[in-house]
Amino acid sequence: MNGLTIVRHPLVQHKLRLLRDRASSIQLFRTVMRETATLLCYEVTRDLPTVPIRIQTPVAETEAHELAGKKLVFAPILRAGLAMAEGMLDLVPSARIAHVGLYRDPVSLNPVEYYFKAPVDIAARLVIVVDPMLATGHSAIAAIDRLKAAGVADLRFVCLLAARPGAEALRAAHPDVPIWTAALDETLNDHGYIVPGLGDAGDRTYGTR
Ligand SMILES: O=P(O)(O)OC[C@H]1O[C@H](OP(=O)(O)OP(=O)(O)O)[C@H](O)[C@@H]1O
Ligand SMILES: O=c1cc[nH]c(=O)[nH]1
Ligand SMILES: [Mg+2]
Repeated sequence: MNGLTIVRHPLVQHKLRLLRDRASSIQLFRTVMRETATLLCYEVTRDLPTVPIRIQTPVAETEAHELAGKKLVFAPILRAGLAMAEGMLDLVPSARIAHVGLYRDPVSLNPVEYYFKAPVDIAARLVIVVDPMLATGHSAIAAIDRLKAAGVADLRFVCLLAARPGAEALRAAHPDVPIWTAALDETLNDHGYIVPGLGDAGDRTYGTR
């Protein structure tokens, strides 16, 4: 799919196998979710611009490279996106965080916003929206609508698992926002869950069901 990158790295696929497995404990699920997010962060930041800088090593002066521009923003969609954001912060500890509080109404499958808090200068930054699950795509579309309304123009979306209908909906609604995922599953069930999926990511992370 145009604008969608599937991260096929063997470590990512091995960790996704653990996340999909219903036998994995909450503790394992949480740990592996975080680790997988770190690996996905590596991929989603692969083409960030750098600038040359002269530095002094203990031995000689040399040219090195550092990230250009303002610090990144990670925008986790609550709740399940939080565990992923922690894993991404392991790799980019100076990133800013925009919390996007949304839950999906279980009957209508429409997103309901309950919280939004972002850096004041977010409009000038690259924002990477983070949520493990892209199912119908409604939550991701609403989160990105909200961030664009706050002035953000440079956005990426990263998830663990995307369903084809949700990925297509997100690409149609926001064609300027590229997607990174560890896998693309074909379908959703009657309750809007990804099949085969991994179940409810928030409940499996926080032990709420
Ligand atoms: O693509 P969609 O059909 O909108 O579904 C995906 C959304 O559903 C889940 O969140 P949920 O509403 O379960 O909230 P939670 O993270 O608090 O459990 C998931 O983390 C996404 O945000
Ligand atoms: O399969 C799904 C769909 C939405 N939210 C989840 O946590 N899992
Ligand atoms: Mg949930």
